[in-house]
Amino acid sequence: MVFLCKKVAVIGAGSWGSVLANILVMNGEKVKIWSRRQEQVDELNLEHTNKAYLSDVKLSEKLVASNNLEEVLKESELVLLAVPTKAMREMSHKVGLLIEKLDLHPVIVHASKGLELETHKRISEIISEEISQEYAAGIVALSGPSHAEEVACHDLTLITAASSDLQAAKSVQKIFMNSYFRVYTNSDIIGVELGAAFKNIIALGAGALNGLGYGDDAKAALMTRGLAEIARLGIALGADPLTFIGLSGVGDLIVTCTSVHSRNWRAGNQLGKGAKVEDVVNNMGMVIEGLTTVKAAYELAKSRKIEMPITEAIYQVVYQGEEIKTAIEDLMTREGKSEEETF
Ligand SMILES: NC(=O)C1=CN([C@@H]2O[C@H](COP(=O)(O)OP(=O)(O)OC[C@H]3O[C@@H](n4cnc5c(N)ncnc54)[C@H](OP(=O)(O)O)[C@@H]3O)[C@@H](O)[C@H]2O)C=CC1
Ligand SMILES: O=C(CO)COP(=O)(O)O
Repeated sequence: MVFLCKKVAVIGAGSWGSVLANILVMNGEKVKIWSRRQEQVDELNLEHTNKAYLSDVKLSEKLVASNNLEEVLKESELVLLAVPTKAMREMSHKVGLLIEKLDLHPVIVHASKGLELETHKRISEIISEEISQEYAAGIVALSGPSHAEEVACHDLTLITAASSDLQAAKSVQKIFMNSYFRVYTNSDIIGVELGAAFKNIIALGAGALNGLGYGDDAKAALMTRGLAEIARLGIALGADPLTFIGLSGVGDLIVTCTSVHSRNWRAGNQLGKGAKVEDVVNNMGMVIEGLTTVKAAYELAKSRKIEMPITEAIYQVVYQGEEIKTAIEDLMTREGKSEEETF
């Protein structure tokens, strides 16, 4: 089946939602984007900018914004949810009611990276609970090493469209692909979503090491051992081990642990320099997913009896007020281990 999507609804006009919407407009689709703030809707429609999130970016004049969710969803054949994880359940619920009311049958895609704090659920699980079980198998997660700031400048980006429904994944691949944005498909949505969520935790640690003045050896060690524990928990939760050496595994881990665009890395960097968690959150003005996902991952690891020393250390710093230097010392002086036995 050839999927020709014409009308797309993008829910969430933060940095990622607006850049993904812009790609689709540039690829020739009709795209409406929902924002909850009228002043942002006016800015998007009249000035074609989104300065709060993307300071120097000019978006397409063909991108239409509205804060009327029904208006945005009307006749949509593809719905892309790009709100922070904490808003995903509420927005999915609203979208689900309107999909039913408008008798729509869109492909549902999300581009968010986290675990729900209270339930520890993945994004596609939240969406299928709130929209309809009918969609459970067909939800697509769009994920991989990609910063809105670079994609907006048409820097080269490779990403994954993951779904247990290969046709749905292929339709998303087709609609997003262009000369600077290359999309692979992947059937392991569990691994893709977990890799995306957990790398944010390790990026907090990478930023903190930088803030404290540590060098490249420390960064490489953190990323390598971080990947080992991400994979350990991910495999226990049903992921394919190979997914963690793919774009949404090691790929996203590399970019988030090394890029100054990463909000998680920048948050960690400020913590490493001595800032308080509340101040970092208040000053960022954008979502720092790792700060909540670290609690969900810590609790999941405890309940599954999976060893995740780095996640545990970052949890202690963020939620128990532990000094970062103490957390590092504890990690470094743990009992010696075999590398083969702890992959
Ligand atoms: N930025 C990036 O480069 C990438 C981001 N992602 C993921 O995409 C997701 C969205 O991130 P991103 O766009 O960067 O986030 P931003 O912080 O840039 O923007 C968040 C957006 O969500 C809206 N929002 C926040 N809370 C709510 C709520 N309760 N209800 C409805 N809308 C809400 C904000 O609206 P308002 O302005 O009114 O507060 C804003 O439009 C995250 O999970 C992130 O990890 C994935 C890949 C790349
Ligand atoms: O997921 C991302 C890059 O792939 C964005 O990371 P940050 O949320 O840390 O900016």
